[in-house]
Amino acid sequence: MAYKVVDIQNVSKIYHTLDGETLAMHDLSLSVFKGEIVSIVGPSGCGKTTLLSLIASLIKPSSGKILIDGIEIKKYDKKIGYMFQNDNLFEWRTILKNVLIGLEVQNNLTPENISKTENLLDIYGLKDFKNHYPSQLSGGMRQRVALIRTLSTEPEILLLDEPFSALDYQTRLKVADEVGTILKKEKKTAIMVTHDIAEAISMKRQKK
Ligand SMILES: Nc1ncnc2c1ncn2[C@@H]1O[C@H](COP(=O)(O)OP(=O)(O)OP(=O)(O)O)[C@@H](O)[C@H]1O
Repeated sequence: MAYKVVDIQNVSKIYHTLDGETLAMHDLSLSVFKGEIVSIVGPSGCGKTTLLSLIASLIKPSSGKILIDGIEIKKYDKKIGYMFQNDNLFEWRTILKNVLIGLEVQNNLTPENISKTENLLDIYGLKDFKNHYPSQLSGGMRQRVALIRTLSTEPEILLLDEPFSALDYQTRLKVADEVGTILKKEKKTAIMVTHDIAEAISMKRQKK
C-alpha cells in the first residue's frame, strides 16, 4: 500500500524582520505518497521556496508539523535532496567532480558510490563529458548534471525549486520532460515548485 513520505500538517510560517511580520504560509496541509511527483504552481512570492525550505528543515514552521516517513523532522536529513533554482555547478571542477561533490561532503566517496554515479552519467548521456567543465555544456546538460549530483547521494525525496528557470522556453519543457522521466526511472518521490504551468505538466508526463 502507498504510504505518505511527506506529511505536512497545518503548517504556517511567519517571517519576522525589523520591518514587521510576513505570513508566508497559512495552515497548509499536504501529503505526498511514495513515488509521486508533485508539482506546485504559484506566482512569485506565494511561498513556494518557503515550503521546500520547511520540508528540508532549513527553516522551522511557526506552527504545525512536518513528518518525513512518519517521523517529525527536526534537522536536515540525508533522505532529502534539494535542487535549487540555478544549477550551482562549480565552474572549476570537471563534470565528474561536480557530480561527486555530495558524496565528498558526506565523506562517502567509496569506489562503489563513484561507479554508481559514473553509471548515472552514462545512462543520462553525459559519459563523454565527464572530464569537461560546466562552461562547455549546454543549459539542458548542466541541469542534468545538477540532477545527477542530487541523485548521487541517493536521497529518497527530491525537492526541486524552479529547476529549469534559467533555460529558454523550449529547452525548459524538453528538460522538464527528461527530468520527470529520470525521476520515474529512479523511483524517486519529488516535489517541484514552479510558476510555470507548462513546465509542471511536462515534468509529470509519463514516458512509456
Ligand atoms: N527570509 C525571509 N525573511 C522575511 N520574509 C521572507 C523571507 N523569505 C521569504 N519571505 C517572504 O515570504 C513570502 C514568500 O516567499 P517565498 O520566497 O517562499 O516565495 P516564492 O513563491 O518562492 O517566490 P519566488 O517564486 O519569487 O521565488 C514573500 O512575501 C517573501 O517576501
